Amino acid sequence: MQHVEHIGIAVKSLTESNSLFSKLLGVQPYKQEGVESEGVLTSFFQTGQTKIELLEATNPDSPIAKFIEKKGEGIHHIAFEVEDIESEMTRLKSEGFILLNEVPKKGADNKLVCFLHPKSTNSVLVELCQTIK
Ligand SMILES: C[C@@H](C(=O)O)C(=O)SCCNC(=O)CCNC(=O)[C@H](O)C(C)(C)COP(=O)(O)OP(=O)(O)OC[C@H]1O[C@@H](n2cnc3c(N)ncnc32)[C@H](O)[C@@H]1OP(=O)(O)O
Ligand SMILES: [Co+2]
Repeated sequence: MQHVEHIGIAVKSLTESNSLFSKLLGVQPYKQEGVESEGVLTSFFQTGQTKIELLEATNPDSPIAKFIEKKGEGIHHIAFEVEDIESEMTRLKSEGFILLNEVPKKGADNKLVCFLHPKSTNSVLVELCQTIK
């Protein structure tokens, strides 16, 4: 695992949260991107080596919609940059972590991603990200 690539924050309104985080961080988001497969619209802020990823659900079945319904807005996941996502997935599986997807999937911000089930990671949803070269 390399550095924390981003912290995912579930929000009800990207518009409202974009302006709140722009004030908080003193920077504007550098991109907004929809990820159909996850049912989310994302907004990214660069904060040093790490990013803040705001996520708004685009449909009621989205994991973000379910999360907000159950827990309200807030920190949703921590993403780590990895060099080689497939070998990391193999390593983590052998260590007993539960993979939520067996094959890396296309995420936002030019990444291949994989998620680990929170019940195997101290109730913290962990995402692995490999930059698509
Ligand atoms: C764009 C992309 C990117 O960066 O590239 C993204 O980040 S997309 C980000 C959105 N996509 C994802 O999150 C994909 C991975 N997430 C999932 O597959 C799902 O959200 C699960 C994590 C499996 C939870 O789904 P499920 O249907 O099981 O919901 P559930 O409410 O029944 O949750 C089952 C248990 O997990 C816990 N749980 C649910 N979401 C959690 C979270 N974010 N952090 C920590 N715990 C969480 C619940 O409290 C519950 O615990 P108890 O049983 O103790 O009550
Ligand atoms: Co993410």
